[in-house]
Amino acid sequence: MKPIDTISMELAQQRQNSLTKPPGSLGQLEAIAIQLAACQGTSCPQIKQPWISVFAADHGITEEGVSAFPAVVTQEMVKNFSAGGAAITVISKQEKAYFEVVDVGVFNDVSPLPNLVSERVAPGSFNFAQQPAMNQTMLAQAMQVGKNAVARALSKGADLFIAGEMGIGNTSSAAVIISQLCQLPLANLVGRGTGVNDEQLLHKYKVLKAALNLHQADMQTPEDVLRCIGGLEIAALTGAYLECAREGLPMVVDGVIACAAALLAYEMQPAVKPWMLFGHQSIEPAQQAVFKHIDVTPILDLEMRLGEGSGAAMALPIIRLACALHANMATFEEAQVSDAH
Ligand SMILES: O=C(O)c1ccc[n+]([C@@H]2O[C@H](COP(=O)([O-])O)[C@@H](O)[C@H]2O)c1
Ligand SMILES: Cc1cc2nc[nH]c2cc1C
Repeated sequence: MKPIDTISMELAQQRQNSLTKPPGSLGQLEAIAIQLAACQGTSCPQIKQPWISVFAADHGITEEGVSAFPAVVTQEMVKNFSAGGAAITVISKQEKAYFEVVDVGVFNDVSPLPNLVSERVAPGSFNFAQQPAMNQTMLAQAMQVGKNAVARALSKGADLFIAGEMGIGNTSSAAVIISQLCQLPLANLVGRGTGVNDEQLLHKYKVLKAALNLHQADMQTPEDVLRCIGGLEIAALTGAYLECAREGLPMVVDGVIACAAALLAYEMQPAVKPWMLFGHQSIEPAQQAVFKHIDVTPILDLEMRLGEGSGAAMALPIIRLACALHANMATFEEAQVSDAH
């Protein structure tokens, strides 16, 4: 992992303290500017070109009836991303971010389509209620798909990376991964995902609890957890996050599924943390366990639960404003404002 620049970080902290405001009064906006200064190796960071890759894959666990929506929605939404009709594509146009959707393994191949990168590892992951979600080869290939996206982002000059995901059933994987890695009871972490009712939620919990028990003995390392519980897009996100930190590209993490991948990357390489911003707090309960475990604060809380990278992308204007304030506010000296006693 690339080390952050602690000198730029210190200079940015000093600059924040010299600006015409009581120190700390811009709250988390100050922390965002200081963190990006440390990542970019400059006392005045800037986001000129954000990049968004949405990783899509299907999940064998959908056979168990754990989602409110049918699995076919994953591939239908891939077409919608390609056509520009999804929430994340609207945000990315508005924010002038590069956008691509990456097929890591939806059930049916929908390529070729505009803005679609086809890097299919398998037609979906296996049903982890019955067997490991992936074998070693699938795991390695799916993580490489994420790394490839970071390479494309860097080749286009991107300075901020957002990974989104699309996969009906993936809140099931996220809840189990987070339960296992945080060593917290699954019962408090299973959420409604796309919107299951009370009865379906209880069924989802029972299926996932049995699956957790099935794989428990085989999950010794974070790699084991990822292979056993999946899915392909979560592996791609994990690979992308590790690669961002290796290359020194700051990233904004999205909702509960992205946070499961961020947690996996953190457990594999804790030095990824200073490269990560957390865009928003989702409704899904498991995400807060990740924030607590890694000890981070999300930027926004808009009660979103969409995924696609949408909550991370919504934080872009705030991140850009944090940089603009940092760069353009006057200092006490410049504005001849009296400093604290
Ligand atoms: O990002 C989140 O926190 C989030 C919360 C709930 C649902 N989602 C999205 O909804 C899908 C998974 O929901 P489910 O119910 O099918 O497991 C998947 O495509 C995610 O992008 C995403
Ligand atoms: C329509 C729809 C859009 C989504 N985007 C991310 N997850 C989703 C799930 C559904 C059901």
